[in-house]
Amino acid sequence: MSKLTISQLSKTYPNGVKALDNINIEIDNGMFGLLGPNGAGKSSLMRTLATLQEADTGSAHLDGIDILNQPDELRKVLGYLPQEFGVYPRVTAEQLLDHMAILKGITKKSERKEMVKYLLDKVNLYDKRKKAIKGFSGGMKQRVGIAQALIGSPKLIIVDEPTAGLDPSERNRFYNLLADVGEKVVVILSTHIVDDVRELCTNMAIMNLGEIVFKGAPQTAIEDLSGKVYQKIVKREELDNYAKEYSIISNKMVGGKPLIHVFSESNPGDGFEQVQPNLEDVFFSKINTSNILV
Ligand SMILES: Nc1ncnc2c1ncn2[C@@H]1O[C@H](COP(=O)(O)OP(=O)(O)OP(=O)(O)O)[C@@H](O)[C@H]1O
Repeated sequence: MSKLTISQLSKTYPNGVKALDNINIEIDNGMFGLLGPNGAGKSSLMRTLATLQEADTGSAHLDGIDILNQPDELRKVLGYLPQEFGVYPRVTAEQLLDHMAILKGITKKSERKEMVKYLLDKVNLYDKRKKAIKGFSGGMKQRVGIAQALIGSPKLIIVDEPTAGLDPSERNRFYNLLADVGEKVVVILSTHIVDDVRELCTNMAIMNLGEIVFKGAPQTAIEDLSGKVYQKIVKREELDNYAKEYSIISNKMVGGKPLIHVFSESNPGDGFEQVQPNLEDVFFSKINTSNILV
Protein backbone atom coordinates (compact mmCIF):
# COMPACT_ATOMS: atom_id res chain seq x y z
CA MET A 1 0.00 0.00 0.00
CA SER A 2 1.21 3.46 -0.89
CA LYS A 3 -0.22 6.83 0.01
CA LEU A 4 0.26 10.23 -1.57
CA THR A 5 -0.44 13.20 0.69
CA ILE A 6 -0.59 16.72 -0.72
CA SER A 7 -0.86 19.59 1.78
CA GLN A 8 -1.45 23.28 1.21
CA LEU A 9 0.27 23.28 -2.16
CA SER A 10 0.24 26.63 -3.99
CA LYS A 11 1.90 28.00 -7.10
CA THR A 12 1.64 31.39 -8.78
CA TYR A 13 3.42 31.84 -12.12
CA PRO A 14 5.49 34.97 -12.73
CA ASN A 15 2.67 36.35 -14.92
CA GLY A 16 0.39 36.36 -11.86
CA VAL A 17 -1.70 33.26 -12.73
CA LYS A 18 -2.46 31.30 -9.56
CA ALA A 19 -2.36 27.77 -11.01
CA LEU A 20 -2.46 25.97 -7.64
CA ASP A 21 -4.41 27.49 -4.77
CA ASN A 22 -3.98 25.62 -1.49
CA ILE A 23 -4.36 22.04 -2.76
CA ASN A 24 -5.02 19.38 -0.11
CA ILE A 25 -5.63 15.73 -1.12
CA GLU A 26 -4.82 12.25 0.11
CA ILE A 27 -4.64 9.52 -2.51
CA ASP A 28 -4.40 5.78 -1.84
CA ASN A 29 -3.56 2.87 -4.14
CA GLY A 30 -5.78 2.60 -7.19
CA MET A 31 -6.93 4.79 -10.02
CA PHE A 32 -7.53 8.39 -9.00
CA GLY A 33 -9.14 10.74 -11.50
CA LEU A 34 -8.22 14.41 -11.56
CA LEU A 35 -10.87 16.10 -13.64
CA GLY A 36 -10.93 19.73 -14.70
CA PRO A 37 -11.48 22.00 -17.68
CA ASN A 38 -8.54 23.28 -19.72
CA GLY A 39 -6.49 25.67 -17.64
CA ALA A 40 -7.76 24.35 -14.29
CA GLY A 41 -4.21 23.65 -13.09
CA LYS A 42 -4.07 19.88 -13.58
CA SER A 43 -0.80 19.88 -15.52
CA SER A 44 0.75 22.28 -13.03
CA LEU A 45 -0.12 19.87 -10.23
CA MET A 46 1.09 16.82 -12.20
CA ARG A 47 4.37 18.51 -13.13
CA THR A 48 4.94 19.51 -9.51
CA LEU A 49 4.34 15.93 -8.32
CA ALA A 50 6.62 14.66 -11.09
CA THR A 51 9.35 17.00 -9.71
CA LEU A 52 9.52 18.95 -12.98
CA GLN A 53 8.62 22.25 -11.40
CA GLU A 54 8.63 23.78 -7.93
CA ALA A 55 5.74 24.92 -5.78
CA ASP A 56 5.76 28.21 -3.84
CA THR A 57 4.43 26.72 -0.61
CA GLY A 58 3.09 23.45 0.75
CA SER A 59 4.27 19.85 0.74
CA ALA A 60 3.72 16.51 -0.95
CA HIS A 61 4.74 13.11 0.39
CA LEU A 62 4.67 9.65 -1.13
CA ASP A 63 4.90 7.36 1.88
CA GLY A 64 8.20 8.44 3.49
CA ILE A 65 9.47 10.49 0.54
CA ASP A 66 9.29 14.28 0.75
CA ILE A 67 8.63 14.94 -2.95
CA LEU A 68 9.57 18.62 -3.04
CA ASN A 69 12.76 18.19 -1.04
CA GLN A 70 13.86 14.73 -2.20
CA PRO A 71 13.15 14.84 -5.95
CA ASP A 72 15.82 12.22 -6.71
CA GLU A 73 14.18 9.73 -4.34
CA LEU A 74 10.79 10.32 -5.90
CA ARG A 75 12.10 9.91 -9.45
CA LYS A 76 13.26 6.38 -8.60
CA VAL A 77 9.66 5.33 -7.93
CA LEU A 78 7.85 7.57 -10.43
CA GLY A 79 6.32 6.63 -13.75
CA TYR A 80 5.24 9.66 -15.77
CA LEU A 81 3.37 9.90 -19.04
CA PRO A 82 3.29 13.59 -19.93
CA GLN A 83 0.66 15.28 -22.09
CA GLU A 84 3.05 15.46 -25.01
CA PHE A 85 5.00 12.25 -25.13
CA GLY A 86 7.69 13.18 -27.65
CA VAL A 87 9.86 10.45 -29.11
CA TYR A 88 12.53 10.31 -31.73
CA PRO A 89 10.49 8.91 -34.60
CA ARG A 90 13.17 6.67 -36.13
CA VAL A 91 13.74 4.84 -32.89
CA THR A 92 12.04 1.45 -32.40
CA ALA A 93 9.86 0.66 -29.39
CA GLU A 94 12.50 -1.72 -28.09
CA GLN A 95 15.33 0.83 -28.42
CA LEU A 96 13.31 3.55 -26.75
CA LEU A 97 12.40 1.41 -23.74
CA ASP A 98 15.99 0.20 -23.40
CA HIS A 99 17.21 3.80 -23.47
CA MET A 100 14.66 4.89 -20.87
CA ALA A 101 15.68 1.98 -18.65
CA ILE A 102 19.29 3.19 -18.77
CA LEU A 103 18.11 6.66 -17.74
CA LYS A 104 16.24 5.06 -14.84
CA GLY A 105 19.52 3.58 -13.65
CA ILE A 106 19.10 -0.02 -14.76
CA THR A 107 22.67 -0.57 -15.84
CA LYS A 108 22.73 -4.35 -16.29
CA LYS A 109 22.04 -5.23 -19.91
CA SER A 110 20.46 -8.61 -19.23
CA GLU A 111 18.15 -7.08 -16.62
CA ARG A 112 17.08 -4.38 -19.10
CA LYS A 113 16.50 -6.91 -21.82
CA GLU A 114 14.21 -8.94 -19.64
CA MET A 115 12.31 -5.89 -18.43
CA VAL A 116 11.84 -4.47 -21.94
CA LYS A 117 10.50 -7.80 -23.14
CA TYR A 118 8.10 -8.00 -20.19
CA LEU A 119 6.83 -4.44 -20.79
CA LEU A 120 6.42 -4.89 -24.55
CA ASP A 121 4.41 -8.00 -23.84
CA LYS A 122 2.30 -6.22 -21.27
CA VAL A 123 1.34 -3.39 -23.65
CA ASN A 124 0.86 -5.86 -26.47
CA LEU A 125 3.60 -4.46 -28.71
CA TYR A 126 6.11 -7.29 -28.63
CA ASP A 127 5.43 -8.16 -32.27
CA LYS A 128 6.09 -4.55 -33.24
CA ARG A 129 9.26 -4.16 -31.17
CA LYS A 130 11.57 -3.76 -34.19
CA LYS A 131 9.35 -1.20 -35.95
CA ALA A 132 9.98 2.54 -35.90
CA ILE A 133 7.60 4.36 -33.57
CA LYS A 134 7.07 6.83 -36.44
CA GLY A 135 4.64 4.41 -38.09
CA PHE A 136 2.62 3.75 -34.92
CA SER A 137 -0.99 4.86 -34.43
CA GLY A 138 -1.85 7.27 -31.59
CA GLY A 139 -2.97 4.36 -29.42
CA MET A 140 0.21 2.40 -30.04
CA LYS A 141 2.34 5.44 -29.16
CA GLN A 142 0.37 5.85 -25.94
CA ARG A 143 1.04 2.20 -25.12
CA VAL A 144 4.77 2.81 -25.60
CA GLY A 145 4.28 5.79 -23.27
CA ILE A 146 2.68 3.59 -20.63
CA ALA A 147 5.39 0.96 -21.02
CA GLN A 148 8.09 3.56 -20.33
CA ALA A 149 6.09 4.84 -17.34
CA LEU A 150 6.17 1.31 -15.90
CA ILE A 151 9.94 0.88 -16.05
CA GLY A 152 11.46 0.07 -12.67
CA SER A 153 8.26 -0.90 -10.78
CA PRO A 154 7.02 2.60 -9.90
CA LYS A 155 4.91 3.31 -6.81
CA LEU A 156 3.41 6.48 -8.28
CA ILE A 157 2.22 6.69 -11.87
CA ILE A 158 1.04 9.97 -13.34
CA VAL A 159 -0.72 10.08 -16.69
CA ASP A 160 -1.66 13.49 -18.07
CA GLU A 161 -4.57 13.57 -20.55
CA PRO A 162 -3.69 10.19 -22.03
CA THR A 163 -6.68 9.45 -24.24
CA ALA A 164 -6.77 12.58 -26.41
CA GLY A 165 -6.57 11.52 -30.04
CA LEU A 166 -7.29 7.83 -29.43
CA ASP A 167 -10.09 6.08 -31.30
CA PRO A 168 -12.67 4.20 -29.18
CA SER A 169 -11.02 0.78 -29.45
CA GLU A 170 -7.56 2.17 -28.71
CA ARG A 171 -9.00 4.03 -25.76
CA ASN A 172 -10.56 0.84 -24.46
CA ARG A 173 -7.31 -1.06 -24.71
CA PHE A 174 -5.54 1.76 -22.92
CA TYR A 175 -8.20 1.78 -20.15
CA ASN A 176 -7.74 -1.95 -19.58
CA LEU A 177 -4.01 -1.59 -19.34
CA LEU A 178 -4.24 1.25 -16.82
CA ALA A 179 -6.88 -0.51 -14.72
CA ASP A 180 -4.63 -3.55 -14.56
CA VAL A 181 -1.63 -1.52 -13.39
CA GLY A 182 -3.71 0.63 -11.05
CA GLU A 183 -4.55 -2.13 -8.62
CA LYS A 184 -1.13 -2.15 -7.06
CA VAL A 185 0.14 1.44 -7.07
CA VAL A 186 -1.09 5.03 -6.91
CA VAL A 187 -2.18 6.08 -10.39
CA ILE A 188 -3.28 9.65 -11.06
CA LEU A 189 -5.16 10.14 -14.28
CA SER A 190 -5.45 13.80 -15.17
CA THR A 191 -8.07 14.53 -17.80
CA HIS A 192 -10.87 16.79 -18.97
CA ILE A 193 -12.74 13.75 -20.34
CA VAL A 194 -15.48 12.74 -17.92
CA ASP A 195 -15.81 9.24 -19.43
CA ASP A 196 -12.17 8.47 -18.58
CA VAL A 197 -12.91 8.99 -14.91
CA ARG A 198 -16.32 7.32 -14.92
CA GLU A 199 -14.97 4.15 -16.47
CA LEU A 200 -11.75 3.85 -14.52
CA CYS A 201 -11.63 5.64 -11.20
CA THR A 202 -12.92 4.76 -7.76
CA ASN A 203 -11.94 8.13 -6.38
CA MET A 204 -11.59 11.52 -7.94
CA ALA A 205 -11.15 15.23 -7.48
CA ILE A 206 -12.47 18.06 -9.62
CA MET A 207 -10.23 21.05 -10.12
CA ASN A 208 -11.14 24.50 -11.34
CA LEU A 209 -9.16 27.75 -11.38
CA GLY A 210 -6.38 26.25 -9.30
CA GLU A 211 -8.66 24.90 -6.57
CA ILE A 212 -10.03 21.48 -5.68
CA VAL A 213 -13.79 21.98 -5.83
CA PHE A 214 -14.77 18.37 -5.13
CA LYS A 215 -13.13 15.20 -3.86
CA GLY A 216 -14.69 11.81 -3.29
CA ALA A 217 -16.15 8.83 -5.09
CA PRO A 218 -17.81 9.53 -8.46
CA GLN A 219 -20.85 7.50 -7.36
CA THR A 220 -21.31 9.56 -4.17
CA ALA A 221 -21.19 12.78 -6.14
CA ILE A 222 -23.82 11.45 -8.54
CA GLU A 223 -26.07 10.37 -5.65
CA ASP A 224 -25.75 13.83 -4.07
CA LEU A 225 -27.25 15.36 -7.22
CA SER A 226 -30.07 12.83 -7.40
CA GLY A 227 -33.51 14.47 -7.78
CA LYS A 228 -31.98 17.86 -8.49
CA VAL A 229 -31.30 17.69 -12.23
CA TYR A 230 -33.97 18.53 -14.79
CA GLN A 231 -33.78 18.62 -18.57
CA LYS A 232 -35.59 20.25 -21.46
CA ILE A 233 -35.11 20.71 -25.18
CA VAL A 234 -35.30 24.43 -25.91
CA LYS A 235 -34.98 26.69 -28.93
CA ARG A 236 -31.56 28.08 -29.57
CA GLU A 237 -32.76 31.69 -29.42
CA GLU A 238 -34.30 31.03 -25.99
CA LEU A 239 -31.03 29.91 -24.43
CA ASP A 240 -30.09 33.31 -23.04
CA ASN A 241 -33.41 33.63 -21.27
CA TYR A 242 -33.12 30.17 -19.74
CA ALA A 243 -29.61 31.02 -18.60
CA LYS A 244 -30.96 34.05 -16.75
CA GLU A 245 -33.80 32.17 -15.11
CA TYR A 246 -32.23 28.78 -14.34
CA SER A 247 -28.97 27.39 -13.15
CA ILE A 248 -27.88 25.63 -16.33
CA ILE A 249 -25.28 22.94 -15.75
CA SER A 250 -24.91 21.64 -19.28
CA ASN A 251 -26.06 22.23 -22.78
CA LYS A 252 -25.63 19.87 -25.66
CA MET A 253 -27.18 19.62 -29.08
CA VAL A 254 -29.60 16.78 -29.75
CA GLY A 255 -30.92 16.58 -33.29
CA GLY A 256 -29.88 20.19 -33.88
CA LYS A 257 -31.61 21.59 -30.77
CA PRO A 258 -30.09 22.44 -27.40
CA LEU A 259 -30.87 19.98 -24.60
CA ILE A 260 -30.22 21.75 -21.33
CA HIS A 261 -29.71 20.26 -17.90
CA VAL A 262 -30.52 22.58 -15.00
CA PHE A 263 -29.87 22.27 -11.28
CA SER A 264 -32.94 22.85 -9.13
CA GLU A 265 -33.86 21.81 -5.57
CA SER A 266 -37.49 21.34 -6.67
CA ASN A 267 -39.33 20.73 -9.95
CA PRO A 268 -39.14 23.93 -11.96
CA GLY A 269 -42.24 23.04 -14.06
CA ASP A 270 -42.18 24.92 -17.37
CA GLY A 271 -41.86 21.66 -19.37
CA PHE A 272 -38.75 20.40 -17.56
CA GLU A 273 -38.48 16.70 -16.70
CA GLN A 274 -36.37 15.17 -13.96
CA VAL A 275 -33.37 13.08 -15.11
CA GLN A 276 -31.01 10.68 -13.44
CA PRO A 277 -27.82 12.72 -12.97
CA ASN A 278 -24.56 11.50 -14.49
CA LEU A 279 -20.91 12.35 -13.85
CA GLU A 280 -21.01 15.03 -16.51
CA ASP A 281 -23.73 16.80 -14.50
CA VAL A 282 -21.52 16.54 -11.43
CA PHE A 283 -18.56 17.96 -13.32
CA PHE A 284 -20.44 20.93 -14.78
CA SER A 285 -22.31 21.67 -11.56
CA LYS A 286 -19.02 21.80 -9.63
CA ILE A 287 -17.09 23.94 -12.08
CA ASN A 288 -20.16 26.07 -12.61
CA THR A 289 -18.80 28.03 -15.54
CA SER A 290 -20.81 30.48 -17.54
CA ASN A 291 -19.02 29.65 -20.79
CA ILE A 292 -20.82 26.30 -21.18
CA LEU A 293 -23.43 28.08 -23.23
CA VAL A 294 -21.11 28.89 -26.11
N1 LIG B 1 4.67 28.20 -17.36
C1 LIG B 1 3.57 28.94 -17.21
N2 LIG B 1 3.63 30.28 -17.09
C2 LIG B 1 2.53 31.03 -16.91
N3 LIG B 1 1.28 30.55 -16.83
C3 LIG B 1 1.14 29.22 -16.95
C4 LIG B 1 2.26 28.35 -17.14
N4 LIG B 1 1.81 27.07 -17.23
C5 LIG B 1 0.47 27.15 -17.09
N5 LIG B 1 0.06 28.43 -16.92
C6 LIG B 1 -1.32 28.90 -16.67
O1 LIG B 1 -1.73 28.29 -15.45
C7 LIG B 1 -3.09 27.86 -15.53
C8 LIG B 1 -3.17 26.37 -15.29
O2 LIG B 1 -2.55 25.69 -16.39
P1 LIG B 1 -2.38 24.12 -16.46
O3 LIG B 1 -1.66 23.80 -17.73
O4 LIG B 1 -1.81 23.63 -15.19
O5 LIG B 1 -3.90 23.67 -16.56
P2 LIG B 1 -4.54 22.31 -17.07
O6 LIG B 1 -5.70 22.07 -16.17
O7 LIG B 1 -3.52 21.26 -17.14
O8 LIG B 1 -5.03 22.67 -18.50
P3 LIG B 1 -4.76 21.92 -19.89
O9 LIG B 1 -5.70 20.78 -19.87
O10 LIG B 1 -5.13 22.97 -20.89
O11 LIG B 1 -3.31 21.57 -19.90
C9 LIG B 1 -3.58 28.30 -16.90
O12 LIG B 1 -4.21 29.56 -16.75
C10 LIG B 1 -2.31 28.43 -17.71
O13 LIG B 1 -2.46 29.39 -18.72
